[in-house]
Amino acid sequence: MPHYGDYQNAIYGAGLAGIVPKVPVDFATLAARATAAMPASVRDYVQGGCGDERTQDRNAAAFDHWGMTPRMMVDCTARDLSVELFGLRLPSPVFMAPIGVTGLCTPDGHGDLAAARAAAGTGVPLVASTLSNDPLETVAQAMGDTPGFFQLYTPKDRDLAASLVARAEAAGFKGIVVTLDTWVTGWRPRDLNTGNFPQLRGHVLTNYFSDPVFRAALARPPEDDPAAAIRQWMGTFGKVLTWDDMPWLRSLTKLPLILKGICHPDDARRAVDAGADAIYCSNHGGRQANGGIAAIDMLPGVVAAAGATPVLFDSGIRSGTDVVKALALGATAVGIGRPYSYGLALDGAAGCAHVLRCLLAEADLLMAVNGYPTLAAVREAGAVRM
Ligand SMILES: Cc1cc2nc3c(=O)[nH]c(=O)nc-3n(C[C@H](O)[C@H](O)[C@H](O)COP(=O)(O)O)c2cc1C
Ligand SMILES: O=C(O)C(=O)c1ccccc1
Repeated sequence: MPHYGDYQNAIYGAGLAGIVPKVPVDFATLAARATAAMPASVRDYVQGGCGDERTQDRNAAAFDHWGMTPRMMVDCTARDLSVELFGLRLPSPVFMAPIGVTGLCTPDGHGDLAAARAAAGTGVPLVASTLSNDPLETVAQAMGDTPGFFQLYTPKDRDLAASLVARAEAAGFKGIVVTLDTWVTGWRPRDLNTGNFPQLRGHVLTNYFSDPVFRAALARPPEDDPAAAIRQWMGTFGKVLTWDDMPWLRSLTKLPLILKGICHPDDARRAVDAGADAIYCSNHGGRQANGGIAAIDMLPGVVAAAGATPVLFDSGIRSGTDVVKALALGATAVGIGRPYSYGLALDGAAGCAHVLRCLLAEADLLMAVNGYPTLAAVREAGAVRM
């Protein structure tokens, strides 16, 4: 059985022929190279976060105070990183978190399709954002046999919400991720200092502009009057959701419903009681609220409260080691955010796939060295706060 760790051998093998990776294998070098290559407006939007970005920085730094203990004399020659989620057998516990400006991360403006192709090539699911440069139907198609999930920014117009979810279902997405933490945009100094908000310039609104319900409410089609279409988007983006909306959200789809942005154990319990199929513990990478606890430090409480309900996690994952730590702390699956957008920026679908393969290789080799042959063993071993 091939292992994700074999990617390391492939890199060393290529090195014998004088070929080195086009995209760096570590986050620090990757981020430096990618942010230098991106247009300033995209770089600031992707790299930036809320306020002075201390929560964002803490998300990544907090992994340092969680440590794992190796176990010896365990046969780890075969490792199994596969995981079952909603009846799907995924080859690894890693997925791509929704990133609304993925489209802009490649110079051709089709970064969403590039990410979808990376999903197809690696088997790593993509959670496709509502904010996309290509319609969700095309993105779904580009994912091939790899399952995808659709992230919903719930519009104020309930018919539009229903239409987006119905389209996602028809396109073959395997679950709906409802993001709870972004009905309004957090305070983002990098973008404010340059007066730049990509959506207001008409970027990544294709899922709205292509939607029959959205179009029916316009006097003229978006192609003829983009300014009016953008105004309509501003008007409908960001419904304030409360627990009272759960029956309505549930009624929109038979697909698994995943609530993204849950950090408090009481909210996790409430979500389970209200019929959520999974909890998605995340603080949006520190982009929405500053002054918060690092997301990884909130994960154990959420996992305990969720009981048997799966918990997805993102915010601050920068390496395969971080992936294993999140799994050790109880995550069922782990979302990669900014790192894959940097891979896209440097080498499109290939760069994105490379970033994912590096994360998986590092995770797999860590499991091999630490004596954890399965994800169950990882979870059993746990991680301690240092
Ligand atoms: C540029 C950018 C755009 C994002 N857009 C969305 C989005 O459209 N929907 C969503 O639910 N989360 C969005 N997120 C949040 C990510 O899904 C994820 O929670 C976050 O990136 C995790 O933090 P990390 O990238 O620092 O690991 C976005 C994040 C970034 C960096
Ligand atoms: O940039 C983001 O993180 C994001 O998800 C978003 C999307 C729309 C409006 C504001 C923020």
